[in-house]
Amino acid sequence: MPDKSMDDAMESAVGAHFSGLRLEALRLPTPSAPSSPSSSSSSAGPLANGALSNGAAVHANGAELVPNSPLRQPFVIGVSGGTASGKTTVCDMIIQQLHDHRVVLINQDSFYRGLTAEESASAQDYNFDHPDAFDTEQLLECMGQLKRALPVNVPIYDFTNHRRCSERFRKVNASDVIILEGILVFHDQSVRNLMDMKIFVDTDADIRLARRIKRDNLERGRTVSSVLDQYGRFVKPAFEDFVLPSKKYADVIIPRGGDNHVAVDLIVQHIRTKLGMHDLCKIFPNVYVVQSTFQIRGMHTLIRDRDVTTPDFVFYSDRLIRLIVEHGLGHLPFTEKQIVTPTGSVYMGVDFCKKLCGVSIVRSGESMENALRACCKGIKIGKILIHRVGDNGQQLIYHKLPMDIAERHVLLLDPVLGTGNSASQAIDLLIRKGVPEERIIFLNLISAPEGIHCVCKRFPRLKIVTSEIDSGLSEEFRVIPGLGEYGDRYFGTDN
Ligand SMILES: Nc1ncnc2c1ncn2[C@@H]1O[C@H](COP(=O)(O)OP(=O)(O)O)[C@@H](O)[C@H]1O
Ligand SMILES: Nc1ccn([C@@H]2O[C@H](COP(=O)(O)O)[C@@H](O)[C@H]2O)c(=O)n1
Ligand SMILES: [Mg+2]
Repeated sequence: MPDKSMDDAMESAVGAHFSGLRLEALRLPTPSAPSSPSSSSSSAGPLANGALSNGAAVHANGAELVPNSPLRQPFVIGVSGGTASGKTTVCDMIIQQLHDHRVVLINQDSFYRGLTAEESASAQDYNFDHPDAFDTEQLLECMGQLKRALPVNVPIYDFTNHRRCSERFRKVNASDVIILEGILVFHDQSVRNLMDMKIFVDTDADIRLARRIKRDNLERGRTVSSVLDQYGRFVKPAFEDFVLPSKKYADVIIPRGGDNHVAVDLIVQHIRTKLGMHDLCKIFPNVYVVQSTFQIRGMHTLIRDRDVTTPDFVFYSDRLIRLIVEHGLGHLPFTEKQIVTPTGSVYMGVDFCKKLCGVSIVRSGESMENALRACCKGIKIGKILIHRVGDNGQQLIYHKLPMDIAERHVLLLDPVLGTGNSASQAIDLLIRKGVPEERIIFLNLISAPEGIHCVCKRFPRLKIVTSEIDSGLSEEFRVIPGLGEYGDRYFGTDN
């Protein structure tokens, strides 16, 4: 192909963002799958759909943890322990620390059966610590609804008169995390089976009794003698018969309840990891999904919205891409560096990796260059254009890469990983140019599971950093839910 037509091909592909490359053409073998004319979000080579379902990991209790897909299931935590052990306190601490996620607390107490007038007359003889005191069927129904992402009306229980409020309910909406708390939440197997994680709050019995006397006196309208009487007749025996035997089901036991900040921090960390971990990350350990926060979801909501304006699309894309670039840079090696601060103190720090470059897959990958330049001053950025010729599946690859690319770590840029075909061809080229596979970090905003399978199977040592993994590809190889033609939307050429 003469130079002129190559120039034309590049020119028309990159539009206003053409940056004057010296071109070299490579003729590749015809790919086995059909290809589409534009970016990697819709290019050739679908995987068999079975690949995803074969590989998908399922949680121990059957619940799939797929935080970024519409099939997402909430993470359910059970918190049990004796009365006044600090269950509610520990739950409040967890909720406070998980502020980036929607968390709801369901109290088993809400499902106490209200006493009849007759039972109320001799409430002091009623055993509130026996499993039959709860309407477990109703609790299961309510949890089932929440797990199916449906809102529920939770009863409101009044400890002062042992009744449910007949006309009021607490409306609870679907959430990322559901915490189910109560003295007997580990007693019933069907309730246990709902849980992804079980925590037992283990507090000394004397401390619990002291707290209970104080609390029931102040908050539940009880006299000290009635609390002591109830404790000896019902609370203590039921603790030994039902609560303590259920401790064996716990995954985590927290001594000292809410005083144990280390345990609460570790639990919160674990929940965060589980929430941020797509099943594909368990299968392919080199796939990293940036920790999801409401800010990140908010930015995705904006750029995925078909009605967003181009300036907003560009603004929020740039913000998201910077986060991905920063995350990607975190995977580079560093050297230790000691400096002296203006206070004359020594600071033990690290020095950035200098042998680095970016490579964008033209044209949509060019939209990531600004964010990369903003994070890495003066970084060299190469380009790869994969160009389809005619309808017979033949492709040409043009590239302009730094001369010493084989000695550099490469941040490969393409905002959407669709089928994985364009990405694979670009990675192939980099490897042929001498870049070791493990030195390539592929940065994208959205990945389709099919693309992850395709790239990770072929290049298991390469790293992928993305911000969301979508549901899959449509029959036309478009990422679903996706965000359409990224390059057109970013460069304002989508009319
Ligand atoms: N670490 C703690 N130190 C002092 N008081 C506590 C502590 N944890 C809980 N409490 C108090 O003890 C009482 C029972 O705690 P709570 O968290 O409601 O226990 P539970 O839900 O297990 O019955 C409450 O009045 C609470 O304020
Ligand atoms: N009407 C009621 C209902 C329950 N109790 C006691 O509450 C305890 C469970 O609540 P915690 O917050 O302490 O876990 C349980 O031990 C019941 O004895 C009650 O006194 N009156
Ligand atoms: Mg409580």
